[in-house]
Amino acid sequence: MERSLTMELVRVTEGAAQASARWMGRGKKDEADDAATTAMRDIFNTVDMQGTVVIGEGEMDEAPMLYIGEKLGTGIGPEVDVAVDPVEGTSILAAGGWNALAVLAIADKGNLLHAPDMYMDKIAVGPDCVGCIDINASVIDNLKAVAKAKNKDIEDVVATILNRDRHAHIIEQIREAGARIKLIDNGDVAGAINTAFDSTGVDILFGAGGAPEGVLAAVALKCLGGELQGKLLPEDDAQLQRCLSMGVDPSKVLLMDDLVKGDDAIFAATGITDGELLRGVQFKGSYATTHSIVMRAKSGTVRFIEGTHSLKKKPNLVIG
Ligand SMILES: O=P(O)(O)OC[C@H]1O[C@](O)(COP(=O)(O)O)[C@@H](O)[C@@H]1O
Repeated sequence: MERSLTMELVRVTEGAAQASARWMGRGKKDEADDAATTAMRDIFNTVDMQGTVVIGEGEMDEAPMLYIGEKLGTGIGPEVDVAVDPVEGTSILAAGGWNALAVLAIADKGNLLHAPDMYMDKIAVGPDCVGCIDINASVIDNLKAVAKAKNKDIEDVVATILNRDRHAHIIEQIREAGARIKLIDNGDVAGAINTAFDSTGVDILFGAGGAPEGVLAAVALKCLGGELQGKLLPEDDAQLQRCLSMGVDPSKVLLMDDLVKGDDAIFAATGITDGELLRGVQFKGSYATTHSIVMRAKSGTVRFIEGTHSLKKKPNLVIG
């Protein structure tokens, strides 16, 4: 893939973020998601690539746009798998909370896991702790390993986890180990990415969230040199059959190369609402500001991009 694609892809997440940020705190998840999805798709279709959505808004009969299998791009350029989450954290955005993101990832065709819409158990860390975590090990052993890798006491380690009843036992074990916790209401893509940045104060992510979000986070961590391990968690026979038809044994630990093969992958995200890493969209009357991250696994380049967008010249914020 051409490196110039990275900048093109930031336009896509910037547009989705600006469109959906208008709905911040207005209690309307669907409207916010529609706005982001429409903008994302419109801008994607100006990018020179031959993309196929492998992680999107749903199957073709469930989603009018960005459905799995939809072709994206101008039809000229590299053949790529596309994973999108136009609003990662729809409830966050509807409530004006912390860490709603417009997110996408692309990789060479065939290289992204076509993760089914079910839960995935996850454990994620940044570059300092690569090779020391094990999703099959106990919570305390993983915390100890992170403490050792980061040369600090277990009491200094901060774990982040979605605040869900299904995680009560993990939360209990983290507390028993003496580590600190940052409970998040939603948004485990941001939670996973945050483990790779010291400034966020987060060392490790535990717990089950969406499998598609797991693949997006894995691409981000691949670019950042971090690690995510996942295990699909089918909840019924239909979901189990889905895993098997994809050739994934749910007891298998999905490692980085299972989630995203190779290193020709790009990840981009723009803050919709404020978060530890990215500021949200601000509207200033005649212009809007955006804050994005874009990274390329092949080169390991990580860019933070601040955008100022004229709302006079581009009132519909789409192309340009
Ligand atoms: O809310 P659940 O069912 O626990 O699912 C967790 C998943 O939902 C999210 O918190 C937000 O997802 P949405 O954007 O679909 O609302 C994800 O970050 C996470 O992976």
